[in-house]
Amino acid sequence: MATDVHRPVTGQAVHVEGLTRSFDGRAVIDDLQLDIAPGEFIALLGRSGCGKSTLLRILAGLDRDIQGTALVPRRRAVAFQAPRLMPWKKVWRNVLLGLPGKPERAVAERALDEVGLGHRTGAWPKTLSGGEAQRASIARALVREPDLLLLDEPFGALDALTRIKAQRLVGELWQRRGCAVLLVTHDVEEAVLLADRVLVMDGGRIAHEQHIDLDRPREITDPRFAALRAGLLARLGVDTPAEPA
Ligand SMILES: Nc1ncnc2c1ncn2[C@@H]1O[C@H](COP(=O)(O)OP(=O)(O)OP(=O)(O)O)[C@@H](O)[C@H]1O
Repeated sequence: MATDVHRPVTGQAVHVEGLTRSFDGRAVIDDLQLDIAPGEFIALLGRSGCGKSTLLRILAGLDRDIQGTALVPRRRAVAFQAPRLMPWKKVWRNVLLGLPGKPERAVAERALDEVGLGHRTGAWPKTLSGGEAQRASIARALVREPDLLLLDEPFGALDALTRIKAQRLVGELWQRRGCAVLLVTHDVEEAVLLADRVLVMDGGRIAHEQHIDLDRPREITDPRFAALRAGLLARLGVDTPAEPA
């Protein structure tokens, strides 16, 4: 109903009120409330099928068949688990795809430099590794200079080492750019590593929120990190083995 409105008057980057989205008469999102502050990093967890991607698609403006209010900044960008690069366009052209006007190649090159892919600007997508393709997809989001960056499991298909590097990169980009981020993930560790606030979605709403007050960069060996991780896993219904005495 009310997506696509410029920065909400509340001073939030995102203001969602009474949001409902139904499929075939079933409310997947049910009277959901959510505020995200400018520059805040939010991670969104929840069991499979609870509506995380549906919420992200609404905030991205890709789904407008809603009831309630979803106010988001006009400058927003989205990256998905699959990089979604057009195979017939070189990497730099993919990065500029859909931008208004006739942006120069240098604009794409700057964004690709920022994600460590400056040496692959003229490459074809099929010659990129999975991690490189995902970084190209993030560069495509960055050229939009978003106030809100929406990430739907962007690291889900990456191997463990590449995922750690990509997580670090997103953390650095967020700190440099200062945009708000909403990261949908299944990885509780990733959520605690990156987010200011972790939300758990259940029953079509935000059922739990956890502020992460650890200093950055965060260490997974920090006992407070382990405690936060265990608390969130319990919220998700996953038991963690007790620490050995
Ligand atoms: N276009 C659609 N038509 C019908 N049902 C849909 C549609 N999109 C999503 N759904 C349903 O809405 C529910 C929530 O889907 P969604 O993809 O948002 O879940 P999710 O939390 O992101 O799941 P996952 O963690 O497995 O990716 C699911 O039951 C799904 O089948």
